[in-house]
Amino acid sequence: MNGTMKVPGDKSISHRSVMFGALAHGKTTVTGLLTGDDCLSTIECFQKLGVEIKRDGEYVEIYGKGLEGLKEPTEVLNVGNSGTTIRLLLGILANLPFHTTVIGDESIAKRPMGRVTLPLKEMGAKIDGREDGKFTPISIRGGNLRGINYQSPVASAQVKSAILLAGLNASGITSVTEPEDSRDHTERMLQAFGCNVKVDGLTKSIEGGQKLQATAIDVPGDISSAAFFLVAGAIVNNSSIKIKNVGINPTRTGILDILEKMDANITIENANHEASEPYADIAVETSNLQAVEISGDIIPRLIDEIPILALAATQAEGTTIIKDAAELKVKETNRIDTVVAELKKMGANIEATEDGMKITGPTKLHGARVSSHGDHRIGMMLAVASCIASGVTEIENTSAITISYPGFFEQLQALQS
Ligand SMILES: O=C(O)C1=C[C@@H](OP(=O)(O)O)[C@@H](O)[C@H](O)C1
Ligand SMILES: C=C(OP(=O)(O)O)C(=O)O
Repeated sequence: MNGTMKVPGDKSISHRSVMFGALAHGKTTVTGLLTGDDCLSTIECFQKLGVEIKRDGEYVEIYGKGLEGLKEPTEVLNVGNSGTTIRLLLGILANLPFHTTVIGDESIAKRPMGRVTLPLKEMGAKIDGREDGKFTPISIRGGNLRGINYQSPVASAQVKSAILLAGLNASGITSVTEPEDSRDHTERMLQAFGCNVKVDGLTKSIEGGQKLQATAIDVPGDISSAAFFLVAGAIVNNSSIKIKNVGINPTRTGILDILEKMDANITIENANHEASEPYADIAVETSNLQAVEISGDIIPRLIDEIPILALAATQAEGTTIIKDAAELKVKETNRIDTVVAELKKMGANIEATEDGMKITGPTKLHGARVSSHGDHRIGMMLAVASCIASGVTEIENTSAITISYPGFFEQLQALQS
């Protein structure tokens, strides 16, 4: 695989640019927005809340009228497949004194929402839903919140962000403490919109009553999307790939640290650390990978990259252990089960453990009929696996890939021609 490429905009930053633009006063512009289905769901939800949003491809204009500019929707809001949309949206709606019902797809219906609805109820939001508001459909009537100091049982940027966003209009100070640091895009972008977020180790706090001012956001490439090509470049013979303009926020670069530990030939060039969200070009060449242990506080820094790292581990010398990653069970699918089941079909030596997996390599993979299970990251991991497998691989339900990566197959093919 050879060539120079760009990956689509960062999903986490794209969601937040639309949401914060909707909460701000004035016209926010966004360049490089990810046009994946999840971010389109975010745009649609905020349009249904009365915000004027104009999109031309990856360029978006959002005409915000402040938090108070959001209107009670006449329809149910549908977040589709997007966990980030529903959890951050609930944090925002917790401030608004009107009724909203939020639903999503079959996968969202299985994902835990109690992790945000419980603290939001504690702040004073009225929330009901299936199993007492722990699962969708969820209805919420917000307003008159009071700040809390919340000790989150999980390292989750979605939980942290939902509470900080609810804190925007709560009385006093709202703080969240996590067991490990999660991605900090909310903290960074709230600063870019003129709000003050205090960072004190694992505790982040915000004072209520702050207003967001519209700004211009330039979204860097998504390192979680680049990850598929970084691993492809490392495991496919005679490869040399350069990916331009990839976000390298330190709360997201666990994949680079692990690939370096695995002896991957990776180089980082033209880094710009001055931007609110730092970015760089990343180059990779075919590598002789070594097994590693992936555990502890690096997990939140690479949680979405574990499926593709599991594939890398099948080609590494020795036994790779992934642990402390139980959060994988509550993503779009149970990603421990789906990764293990599908890679086994292709001949991998891989076992599920209670909070991760154990993979011994290197193994020659063979083509098989496999499935994404409707999970974009599983679909893309299997497509990369097919590039090193002997024979034909058939992947069911690849349409899920447009959740985070429209144009994925075209780019994969372009590197092979
Ligand atoms: O805040 C975000 O943008 C995200 C946070 C992570 O989820 P958790 O907060 O559940 O860890 C990540 O897995 C997801 O893809 C995006
Ligand atoms: C877990 C993911 O996203 P979300 O939680 O937003 O559905 C992901 O993109 O891998």
